[in-house]
Amino acid sequence: MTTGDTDDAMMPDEGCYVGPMRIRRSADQLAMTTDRRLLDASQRTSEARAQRAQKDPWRVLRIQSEFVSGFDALRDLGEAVTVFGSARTQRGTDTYELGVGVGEALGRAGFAVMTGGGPGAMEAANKGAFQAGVPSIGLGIELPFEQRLNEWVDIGLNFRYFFARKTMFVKYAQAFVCLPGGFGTLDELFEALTLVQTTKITRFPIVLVGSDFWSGLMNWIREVLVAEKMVGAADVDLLQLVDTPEEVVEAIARTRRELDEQAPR
Ligand SMILES: CC(C)=CCNc1ncnc2c1ncn2[C@@H]1O[C@H](COP(=O)(O)O)[C@@H](O)[C@H]1O
Repeated sequence: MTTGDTDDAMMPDEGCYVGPMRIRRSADQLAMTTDRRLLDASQRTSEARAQRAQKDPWRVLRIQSEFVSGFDALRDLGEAVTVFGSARTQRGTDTYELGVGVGEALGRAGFAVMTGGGPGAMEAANKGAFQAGVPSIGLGIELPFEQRLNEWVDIGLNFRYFFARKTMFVKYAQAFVCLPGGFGTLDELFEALTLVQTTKITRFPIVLVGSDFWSGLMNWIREVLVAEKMVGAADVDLLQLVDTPEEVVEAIARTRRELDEQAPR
């Protein structure tokens, strides 16, 4: 986005994606994402209600097309692991290097690596996958500020709708790994947990990396959620807490062995 003075106006600007389209130098476009148009429409005036009634049904076609292009792009992907984590993790930090190590270890174990395609921990995991020579996938999302797929993504898809993108993370992965992160990472983590808890997905290890970061949450789950009977004691075992890239791979292998043993013959 430009600041409007002459020099800046002459400079190329990264802009943002609106679905597959790249928009540069247009502040109005940047302020409104497609997701927001769908979810945040005002119902207050009759005019707004009429507009919504007219436009929402047609949005379905666009939503449908996102599923079609996602399924099409990822259909031949082999075994893959989705790695979530903060968009704000800085390069050169221990957490960033941990993310690179996780991507690389997963790659060496034969998994493609799928992330949100953004900066920070997502970039780190994509870099590790790239270094291991396995497919490094980034599923980007249209956001109201500058963003682009990180440079370590080999196969990139950009989504308008969060929910279509989330389906791809689950459908094409055999496990979830969470590096330290904020609301976005927690949302993705708890969505995966809910899907496993409700048996919408069955064979699915979920691994948290970094005990310093995650143990507070684990304690709260045990001391509050289990104690108050909001979740069962066994639900806590859906999560595995580890500290190193090697342990991530071991945790995934262990869960898969256990699930194989439990599977009906
Ligand atoms: C500089 C900046 C904030 C860029 C944001 N650019 C992003 N690009 C792609 N996915 C994202 C982005 N921000 C959040 N996410 C999604 O939310 C998670 C991270 O959110 P958070 O930083 O933990 O809460 C990621 O796993 C990703 O799937």
